[in-house]
Amino acid sequence: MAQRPTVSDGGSKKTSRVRVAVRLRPYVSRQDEKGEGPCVRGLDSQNLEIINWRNATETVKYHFDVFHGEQTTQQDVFLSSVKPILPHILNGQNASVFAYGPTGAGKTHTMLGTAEQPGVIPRAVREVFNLVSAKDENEGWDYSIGMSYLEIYNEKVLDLLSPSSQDLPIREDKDKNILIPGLTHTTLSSFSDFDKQFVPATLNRTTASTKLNQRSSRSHAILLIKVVRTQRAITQRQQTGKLYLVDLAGSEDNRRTGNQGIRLKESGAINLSLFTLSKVVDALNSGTAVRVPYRDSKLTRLLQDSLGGSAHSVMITNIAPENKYYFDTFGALNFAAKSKLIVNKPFTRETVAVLPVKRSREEHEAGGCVTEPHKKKQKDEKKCEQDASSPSAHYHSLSEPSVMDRLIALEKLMMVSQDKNGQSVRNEIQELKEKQREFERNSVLLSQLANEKEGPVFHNTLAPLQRKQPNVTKPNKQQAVVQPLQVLKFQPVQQLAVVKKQSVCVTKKEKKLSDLVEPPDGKENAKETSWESQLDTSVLDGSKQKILHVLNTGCLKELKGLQQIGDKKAKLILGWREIHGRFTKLEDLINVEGMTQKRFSSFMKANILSAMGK
Ligand SMILES: Nc1ncnc2c1ncn2[C@@H]1O[C@H](COP(=O)(O)OP(=O)(O)OP(=O)(O)O)[C@@H](O)[C@H]1O
Repeated sequence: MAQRPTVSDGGSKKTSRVRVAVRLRPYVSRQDEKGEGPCVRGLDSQNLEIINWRNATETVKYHFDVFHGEQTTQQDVFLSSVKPILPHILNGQNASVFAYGPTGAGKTHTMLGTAEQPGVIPRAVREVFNLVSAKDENEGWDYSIGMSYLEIYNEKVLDLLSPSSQDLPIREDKDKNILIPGLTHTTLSSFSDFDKQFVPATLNRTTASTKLNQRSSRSHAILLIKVVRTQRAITQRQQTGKLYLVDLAGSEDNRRTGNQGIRLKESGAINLSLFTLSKVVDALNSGTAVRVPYRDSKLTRLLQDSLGGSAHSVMITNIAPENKYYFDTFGALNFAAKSKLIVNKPFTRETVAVLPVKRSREEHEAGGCVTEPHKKKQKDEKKCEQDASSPSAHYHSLSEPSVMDRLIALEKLMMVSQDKNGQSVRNEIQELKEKQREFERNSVLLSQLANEKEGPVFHNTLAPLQRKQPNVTKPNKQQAVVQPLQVLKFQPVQQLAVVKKQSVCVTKKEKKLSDLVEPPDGKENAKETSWESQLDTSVLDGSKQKILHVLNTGCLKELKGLQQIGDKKAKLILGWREIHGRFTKLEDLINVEGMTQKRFSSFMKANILSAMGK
């Protein structure tokens, strides 16, 4: 992708301490049987005290950024603890709000609330839409809002917007961004659009009844709201701000929850991830820890950015007044007290688009053809389909003279900057220019080949990858979107370079081309070069270019359209791309997890022959 990541205030030393609020819920069960009253009480808007278990005549006092007493409304919590951090995400910075505390203490009530008393999540999303609407058009930015929603259940990352999906991988790119390849990312047009998607997805969350809570969350739920703003200018600056809204599962004491069997297993996973969270906080506070154990649980890996990272973070610690919660409350308050010492370093995440990019990194992360900004959604979605079916169109756009102009403009812009990153920026631009020239050379070659009207050798094989013909077998829905390299009727290898197309689509159930051309004795390597040598070199090169193009720009669906690339492999390719950038050559594919030399050869053969079959 021809984008140059920049950090606009990368040199800034600005820090932001994790803000900690404590919310005490009212009694929901009968007052303690022994009439003991609450074990904890507020002193003022920042201070509270809890009975000292070592000496019941004493109390232990705590000071926090905010204390919300039993009478606090949902609106109060939102206004004082959450609303102030939201404007940051419109400026390309990250923010996170997470609810922590014992089971039954009110985390879900705080984050989700009810229809009558909506919690932080609906209020925050509505506010994000309000902030975007309030932006002045003349500032020259287009805004796009999108969402992803997942839960971590028994150490598995599950997509709540696509409940049938399996455990998703967590990756980190070279800029330390945490990514989840394959996670659904949906563009939102309004708050009611959000509501329509969020409410049913929330019902997918794993909950169950325990002795302490009728409807206890058995997973950590993480809602991600992403705001992308793109400048309407020749060098399009793009800033991406992410808001994480997290409802953690409650810490549990299984002697009191009465958990057994599956509940006990869930509880083990919940407590383990919360224990790791506590270790992370300890390591951050110690200042001397060699390693912060983010990787020890999926939860901490995902929250890495919010604790000791680059987000503006707010932790709402929920506690309960009942005596039976005493030790849970005590533990939660100690955790909250140490969390408030954590310091983050928020910065703006910005990229400068120097080419007419069709799909951003975020869309790849989402694994779909999501487009931004949302105002252009439909148009761009169509474009996404066209891209897949028409690689030559892609090359054409890359070879527009304006692309080089943009590069030069960007270069000039950067030359002005005298910061210490100046040299690396210039190097990067140089690299982009070289890539651009390479694309242009390919473009010329491809358009020459495509224009060869009389050339029986090239005419059919280099036609843009197309949708099915009206008279062929109807492919399933997914095939209709996935254009590249679907198997067509097998042509004998020796004829491929000289025979005019007589393609007929086959369904996925039919044998793949690779199966048909596999040598029966299995000695693939021996025959490897022989099939290639029977093809015209230019045709072969053209096909390889197409495959490389799909590998570098294809979204999840498009990658799965390649021969021998299933869901898992496609995600691994997306993950690899997020971390390493482009595949400079096809052989780089061997570096993707699970891809051996043999598999690579077989992949190449299947895809080249398949493309030619078209
Ligand atoms: N501030 C509040 N005002 C009124 N009711 C509340 C409040 N906080 C929590 N509750 C009620 O207390 C009960 C438990 O709350 P909730 O389910 O939010 O706890 P939780 O911390 O999310 O628990 P778990 O970790 O088990 O999911 C619910 O019936 C909820 O409606």
